[in-house]
Amino acid sequence: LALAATACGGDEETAAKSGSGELTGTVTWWDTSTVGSEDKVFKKLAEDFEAKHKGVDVKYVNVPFGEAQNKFKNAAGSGSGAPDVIRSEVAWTPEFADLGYLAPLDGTAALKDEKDFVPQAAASTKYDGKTYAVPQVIDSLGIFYNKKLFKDAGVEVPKTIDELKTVSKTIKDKTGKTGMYLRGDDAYWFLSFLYGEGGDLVDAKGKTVTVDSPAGVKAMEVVKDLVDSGAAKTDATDGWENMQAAFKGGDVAMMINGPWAIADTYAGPQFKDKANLGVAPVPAGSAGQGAPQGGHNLAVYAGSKNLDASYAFVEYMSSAESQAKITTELNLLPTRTSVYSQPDVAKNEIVGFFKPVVDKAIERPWIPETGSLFAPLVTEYTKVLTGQTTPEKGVKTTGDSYRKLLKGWK
Ligand SMILES: C[C@H]1O[C@H](O[C@H]2[C@H](O)[C@@H](O)[C@@H](O[C@H]3[C@H](O)[C@@H](O)[C@@H](O[C@H]4[C@H](O)[C@@H](O)[C@@H](O)O[C@@H]4CO)O[C@@H]3CO)O[C@@H]2CO)[C@H](O)[C@H](O)[C@@H]1N[C@H]1C[C@@H](CO)[C@H](O)[C@@H](O)[C@@H]1O
Repeated sequence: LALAATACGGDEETAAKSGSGELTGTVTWWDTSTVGSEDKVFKKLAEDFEAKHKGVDVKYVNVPFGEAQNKFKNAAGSGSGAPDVIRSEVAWTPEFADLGYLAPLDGTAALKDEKDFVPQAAASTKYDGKTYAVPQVIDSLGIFYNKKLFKDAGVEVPKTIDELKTVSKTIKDKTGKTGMYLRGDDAYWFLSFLYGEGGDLVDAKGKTVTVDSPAGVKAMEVVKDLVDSGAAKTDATDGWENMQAAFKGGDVAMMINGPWAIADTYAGPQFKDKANLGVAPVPAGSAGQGAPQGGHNLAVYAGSKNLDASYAFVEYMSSAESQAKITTELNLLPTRTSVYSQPDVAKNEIVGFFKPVVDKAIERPWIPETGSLFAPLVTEYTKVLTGQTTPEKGVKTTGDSYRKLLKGWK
């Protein structure tokens, strides 16, 4: 039958399911994972799917995280060139869904054991009462620290901003190294400081922009002071590369980062002995302690010509079996509750650290505009850190941009 389906000349894209129920055709998948560390594991999983479904050919395409959102919107919007499946960052998902670019998955083979998904992870896949993706990984931020440098300096991991400054000063005096690398070209790194001062970007319930509240000003003063005081170093561009190089090379004793950075960090000279890497909660500010929730979902393009194979693909890639492999090989966090009790996962030290962090991570409103809040913020964040604007002006300008974006919000 499978032969018949293809032999009758049905173009591969349309011969999604032959009579015997065998899946066939091509599934193009845009993966945004980090090349050189994460991508090979995800690619291998896609190949395992092909081995289970001989009639399906998965076309793996790695699209850089910084380009994929617009690339997908352009392709889906123009109706040509969009992939069948996209790795959709948590904030992209409500936006793509709102634009009509994603296939609703309710009642399809894509959704299996839905109750097994961690609630915070599942939340970003729901929009307007429908499910538009399956959660693949969930993450947050923590302090990564170099245990040897800390030992040489005789210091403990800082729990507060004040301790961060004291510890960094001691590290500098004792080892000559800068305490922390603080990423200055990605506003996601500003969020834990904003939460630490009791602030947030917006109050979605009250439809109020809050980034330019006194807490927002204070948080910008805190990050500016970390750099001006020499406790942290930063760059206006190439933050990922510079942060990883500085930490992996032992030029800084700490950085703030997430589970997606573990694989690349372990490849660094300072962490050949993985035991030299410590991970701890981000430091508390004057009003509390909090880290943001991030992560990625797998979504099916509404215009896919091979929906059946695409549904089966996203189900497989987010299955408990696949998630356990991703955790074991990359230390990424599962989005299925059942996977956390699997023996290998239960003893994974990185998961042991990040799971409690994720459980209390601050959720962002999963509205279409959520992803658009970072571009205006990062411009001002970088300018504050590099002394080109003041904390007050930085958050004010950001707030004004938000009020233009969020029609009718205060
Ligand atoms: C500016 C962007 O703001 C937001 O993004 C937030 C995001 O919402 C936050 O959650 C957070 O994401 C975490 C993420 O959760 C965390 O997992 C990790 O991801 C790892 C992967 O783990 C790793 O596998 C690998 O992939 O690499 C990933 C990245 O390392 O780290 C991420 C943080 O980096 O922070 C993002 C902000 O960066 C918007 O959503 C847009 O992305 C927007 N970019 C567009 C803006 C357009 C102009 O308007 C411009 O024209 C366009 O070209 C740009 O695309």
